[in-house]
Amino acid sequence: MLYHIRMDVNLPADMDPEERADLLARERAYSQQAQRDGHWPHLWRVAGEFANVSVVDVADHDELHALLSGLPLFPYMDIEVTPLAVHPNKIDQ
Ligand SMILES: O=C(O)C[C@H]1C=CC(=O)O1
Repeated sequence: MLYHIRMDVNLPADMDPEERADLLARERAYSQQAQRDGHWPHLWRVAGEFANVSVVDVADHDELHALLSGLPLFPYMDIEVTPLAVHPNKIDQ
């Protein structure tokens, strides 16, 4: 199943710089592994914002929740999920 996801990151301004760097490094490793595994086919930065729009490919809602809640930045993000269905007018399905 495909889901369109928007993630807005809200790190505290006063977060310890080492903690911030460690968090971002763990986030990078986690998301890159999910990309290698084929579960995160699109990851785009929203221009001018600490936010991304993504398409993830997982079996079901439970796997989606596991993927998202495992993100090291999960406690610091607002996440909006839109389930995607096939558009009937798309020519290359
Ligand atoms: O930087 C972000 O948008 C947050 C996060 C989501 C995936 C990733 O690698 O980082």
